[in-house]
Amino acid sequence: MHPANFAAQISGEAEQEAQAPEHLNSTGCRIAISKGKGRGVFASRVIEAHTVIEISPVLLFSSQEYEEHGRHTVLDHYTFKWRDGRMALALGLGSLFNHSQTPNVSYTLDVGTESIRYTATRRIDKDEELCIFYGHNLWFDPIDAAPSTASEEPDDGWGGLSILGNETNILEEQMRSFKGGNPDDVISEDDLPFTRIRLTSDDEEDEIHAVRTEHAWVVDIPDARQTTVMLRWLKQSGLETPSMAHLKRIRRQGDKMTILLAYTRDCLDLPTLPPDVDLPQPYVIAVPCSAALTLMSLAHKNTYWPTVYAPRRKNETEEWSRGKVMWAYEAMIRVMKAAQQAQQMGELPTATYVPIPYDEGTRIATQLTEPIFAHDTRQSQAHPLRHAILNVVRTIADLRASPKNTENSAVSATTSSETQAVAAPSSLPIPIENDADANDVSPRNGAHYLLTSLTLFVTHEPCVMCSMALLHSRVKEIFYLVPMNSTGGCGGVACVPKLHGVNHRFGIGRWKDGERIAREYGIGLDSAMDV
Ligand SMILES: C[S@@+](CC[C@H](N)C(=O)[O-])C[C@H]1O[C@@H](n2cnc3c(N)ncnc32)[C@H](O)[C@@H]1O
Repeated sequence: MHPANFAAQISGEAEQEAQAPEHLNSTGCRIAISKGKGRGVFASRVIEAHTVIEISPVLLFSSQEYEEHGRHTVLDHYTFKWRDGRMALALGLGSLFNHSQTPNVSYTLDVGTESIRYTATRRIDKDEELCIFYGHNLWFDPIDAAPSTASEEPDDGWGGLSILGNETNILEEQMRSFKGGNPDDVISEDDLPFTRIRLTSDDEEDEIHAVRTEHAWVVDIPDARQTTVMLRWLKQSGLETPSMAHLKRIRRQGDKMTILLAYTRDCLDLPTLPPDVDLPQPYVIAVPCSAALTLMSLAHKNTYWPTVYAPRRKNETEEWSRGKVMWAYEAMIRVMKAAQQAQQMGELPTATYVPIPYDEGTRIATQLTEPIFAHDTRQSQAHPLRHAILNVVRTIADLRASPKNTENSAVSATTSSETQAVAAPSSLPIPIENDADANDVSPRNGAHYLLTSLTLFVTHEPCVMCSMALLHSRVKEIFYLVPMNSTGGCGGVACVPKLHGVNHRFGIGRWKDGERIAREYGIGLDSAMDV
């Protein structure tokens, strides 16, 4: 039968009115006619993102059987290559999912149980059609086709539902479902691929003892006319960092004006002031670590230093755009591949990745122009502390504090072999340098050995030691795939950035369905010790 006639015939539009059969599905799927495509699978109620909606057993045919018989029958529209080269036919609903360029269902092959598992990649409304992505080389004209790019695409090398047996995996499929829309669309919290671990409650903000502070250099300004000069100087001094954005620059107490210069962690020694302004010596005070969320907390925080008031609705968190979600998926895919490479090199398959920041402001502020990888090197370096996280923190510190970068006060896209050796731009994960070389990075500048404002992706939940290291590194946030219930320090046995009294908190996102995704890459829980 000519493929073009196929969908029309089964939809009954051409000759007769076909009826879709009932289906006793408890996950919210029903079979119905999809205009121009024949039968299809539809949502009989709202289906939440990441719901497993169907597990279809498959029938397997040898390639010879298929060549001689199956291929000449209607089965040709339903079969696809299994991983071992045989041809597979999905039973249950599996064969009835139609194709879409923007699918809302992803799927994975389970070779062990000879089945395919279908998962909703986003929230699906009642009566919406559930579609998967078949691949690039379709044997029919999809009715929802975007302008064709088939000629530019490499041949998938598969017949039928080509992509099923190919190198696709859950992460890539999920990422595909986010493609195509406006990158600035805000993605709802439910549809984000990760769950955020809540570190503070807003009520905590209202208690004076809960105000977290850290030390900063300030200087009194005897003459108010010096303020403008000082503010201008401060802007080009390199002392200001994005992590100070919640603090006002000037404090007025009666006639006395004081200006905020820098955190002591960013500027270890007494700051050097402009020579032409006559000022007393700077001194150190405690300032709040974050903006005030409530008026009560604003009053408390202002007793330390004038603080920005940034009220938010309870439980409100930073919004993520579609573009940023894609950025996170890419990072997660890269970190998984890095872990696989580590495994091939005989290391534990745990890896971390710090991408170039998504938003321009942070890119400019951090000047991180190359992504940084690291993997676990406990085996090759015979060292118990060479965890992937410690390695990446060290790599970034070495890179940022190297003489070349301190000249520019930040990481720059230098191509010197010396820097490339530690930066490992976009390539294989590189273990950290040995101690002797790593020590040779003077002059160091405290402002730039940190991971302030950076986001880190990691295959496994960091252990307690690494979580503490992350806290010291001042990283902005981390995302991990595999929870480590018995060793993890970011929600497993403990949640280090949640502890009372710590002077920095970093965000934590636990990837949804992370364990299953990691298993697909062969780097699940069983394969890792602690990260
Ligand atoms: C695996 S079957 C899907 C179920 C099929 N609609 C049925 O009624 O049995 C694949 C066939 O569905 C039709 N089909 C799937 N997605 C389509 C799309 N986006 N546009 C047009 N036809 C489609 C094509 O005829 C294709 O050969």
